[in-house]
Amino acid sequence: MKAVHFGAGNIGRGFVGLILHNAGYEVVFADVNAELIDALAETPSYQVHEVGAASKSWTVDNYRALNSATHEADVVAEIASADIVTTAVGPNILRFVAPLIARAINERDHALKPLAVMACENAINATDLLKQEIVAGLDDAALASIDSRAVFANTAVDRIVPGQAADAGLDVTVEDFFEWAIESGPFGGDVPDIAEAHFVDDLAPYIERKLFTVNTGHATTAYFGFLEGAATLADAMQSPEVFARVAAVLDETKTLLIAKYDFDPEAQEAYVQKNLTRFANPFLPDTPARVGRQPIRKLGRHERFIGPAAELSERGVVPDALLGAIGAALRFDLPEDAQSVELKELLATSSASDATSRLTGLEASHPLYAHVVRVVERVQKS
Ligand SMILES: NC(=O)C1=CN([C@@H]2O[C@H](COP(=O)(O)OP(=O)(O)OC[C@H]3O[C@@H](n4cnc5c(N)ncnc54)[C@H](O)[C@@H]3O)[C@@H](O)[C@H]2O)C=CC1
Ligand SMILES: O=P(O)(O)OC[C@H]1O[C@](O)(CO)[C@@H](O)[C@@H]1O
Repeated sequence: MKAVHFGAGNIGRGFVGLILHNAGYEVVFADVNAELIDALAETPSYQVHEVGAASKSWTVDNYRALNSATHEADVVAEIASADIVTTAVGPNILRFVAPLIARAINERDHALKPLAVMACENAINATDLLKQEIVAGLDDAALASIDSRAVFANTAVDRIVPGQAADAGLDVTVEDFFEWAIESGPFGGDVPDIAEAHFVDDLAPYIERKLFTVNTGHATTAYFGFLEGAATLADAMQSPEVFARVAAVLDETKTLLIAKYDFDPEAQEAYVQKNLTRFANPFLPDTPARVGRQPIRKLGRHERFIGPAAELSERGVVPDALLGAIGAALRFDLPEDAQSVELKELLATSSASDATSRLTGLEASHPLYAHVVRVVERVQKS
């Protein structure tokens, strides 16, 4: 069995690559980072160190590595004969990897089982997004027979993998928790053989529970931690003020998730508590800069803050804690983060209502809109 995985970074090596390796796949990593790909190509194995209450190390081998910027044709040929193609490159990068997958589907031998295409990004229905871009690159024959050539399944990936120490080489330190939920419907009963993945009929509750708990809570910790000058997420969680902010935000998203998906309140509360512990993991050297990266993306309409806040306000609830976190996100001022710089410029040069519309995509008539405008105004005056 063979899987091609785009993005040999933190989640690529420390999660998707590991799980596919453990499931018996030969993994072909494809990445545009020449130094990383050369190192992988020259090194027969790397280690994944799980840290937390239960620490353990894994050896990943049986992989190859290709530079997808300089060896496009080779990557296309690998995908054309693979069982699975996955990505962990960031939602904004999917459009750059899609043309290679499209070319591979065009070339794919009809006798092969359909290629399983799964984007593993922090975004709702990222595979649908990837599929749209792939379809644009298909020839007429592939378009006409797409169902026999490829299966597109959305997934929810959950594992905290921080930036790695400069001397770590290819080894990756990760938290000891993980969950990979994949929608089963598109496979029509013939799901890929990935023992540690969890195939579900309806992914929406899983992905929203994950995004609006793990990612909302983690980003809230990052933005308030950043304002307090915390060096790590674990340090931020030691601050009673930051902890209270994060707990309040997760209380709001818990209310929404229970109302929307009829989750058992006790189970959801246990999930919240589990995540508060994960954010405070003292063994993970994770930083507000990494977890808060790309604040404009994170303030998007269906993302971790505006997504749940909009739905709560549509249900008549004013999401005060989420609005507080949105205010903290707007204050994320990090010169090395291009979106942070862009955000600062936008706030300095636009009216509060223009900035709200451009950042959040909310209509002025939406019940959340005026609340966000007030938050933006406060940040602009501060
Ligand atoms: N790190 C984490 O804890 C988690 C990350 N994710 C998601 O996984 C995705 C990747 O995140 P990380 O691994 O943390 O980032 P990362 O920056 O460590 O890895 C991304 C990799 O993609 C590569 N890349 C960029 N453009 C590319 C292209 N055009 N073709 C091929 N490769 C390309 C980069 O060179 C890099 O090696 C993101 O969508 C993130 O939201 C999801 C859950 C947890
Ligand atoms: O990867 P994003 O979407 O920038 O979000 C930041 C972080 O969120 C987490 O998935 C969980 O909080 C991280 O580990 C991840 O990289």
